Amino acid sequence: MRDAAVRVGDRTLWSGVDVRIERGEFVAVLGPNGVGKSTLLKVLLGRLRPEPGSEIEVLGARPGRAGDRIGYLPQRRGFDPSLRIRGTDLVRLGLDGDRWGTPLPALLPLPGNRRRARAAADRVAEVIETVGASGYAHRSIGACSGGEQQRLLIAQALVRRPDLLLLDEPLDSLDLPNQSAVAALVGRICHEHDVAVVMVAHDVNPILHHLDRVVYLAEGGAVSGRPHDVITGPTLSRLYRTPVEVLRTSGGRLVVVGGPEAPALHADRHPPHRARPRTEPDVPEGARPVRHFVRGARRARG
Ligand SMILES: Nc1ncnc2c1ncn2[C@@H]1O[C@H](COP(=O)(O)OP(=O)(O)OP(=O)(O)O)[C@@H](O)[C@H]1O
Repeated sequence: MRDAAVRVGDRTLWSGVDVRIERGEFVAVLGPNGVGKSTLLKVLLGRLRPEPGSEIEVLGARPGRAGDRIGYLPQRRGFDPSLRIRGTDLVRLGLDGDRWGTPLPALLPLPGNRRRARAAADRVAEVIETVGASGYAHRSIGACSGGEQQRLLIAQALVRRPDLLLLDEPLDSLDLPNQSAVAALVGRICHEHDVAVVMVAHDVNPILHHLDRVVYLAEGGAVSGRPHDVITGPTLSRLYRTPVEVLRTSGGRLVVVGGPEAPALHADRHPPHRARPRTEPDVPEGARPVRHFVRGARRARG
């Protein structure tokens, strides 16, 4: 993306986004609620047109042209516990879920059909193994835990061997051990399988050690680079035009203190604001995830 900008309605969400993501790189998109992180993924998918003058190329073509070469995990609300679809079926939908029904010729016991069906089943089993979900993929998805569901959804996004994986808050609503485990899984997929990953996140800490680059979005602007160059008080203060302090705990976690309000009331997908966890920095390390923009330095001092 070069000098990319996007508007929704009469509001410029972000502009001046410059970022180049190489094969096998893990990039996080960060920023306060409603700043346009999910929108950035939609622009990469070609579902939303950027502002004129934005230069955006995805896997060597205009956004929207890469098809199966992109795996996308949208932000989600969870599955109904009574949903009677198995984990394996959910992953299989990633292969052929866009083709409704079973074409008649595929039902005929022809050697080509049997070969294709076996290859599909093998690929589904392989990707389930990759995400470490073999132990529970036969269960109904509604009966799986949040972390198990997330692994199966990542498997679904991976099943067509994409070159680029777009993940919208895959760690949200997971407990800390599951956040770390899913973050490590995504890091491994990215670096070992050479897949570029763009992950929208609220808390950089679970993914910090796996990241190559971050993109911080602000109303009207953006900054990108290596995490330790970007997540600094001076850089974020400049971006948000308000004093921002970055504290580092003895365990290496980052706490961003201060920062802007969410650009606008943004209740299209999220529950009311107080339902979203906001952790105070004085909570013991490991007790709850630390979110960006903990408001007020006084709270940081406990
Ligand atoms: N189709 C649309 N029409 C009008 N406004 C929209 C549309 N889609 C998104 N928006 C608005 O654009 C803003 C950015 O939304 P987006 O979902 O990208 O934010 P986000 O940074 O991912 O937020 P969060 O962290 O809360 O998930 C929000 O204010 C949202 O309400």
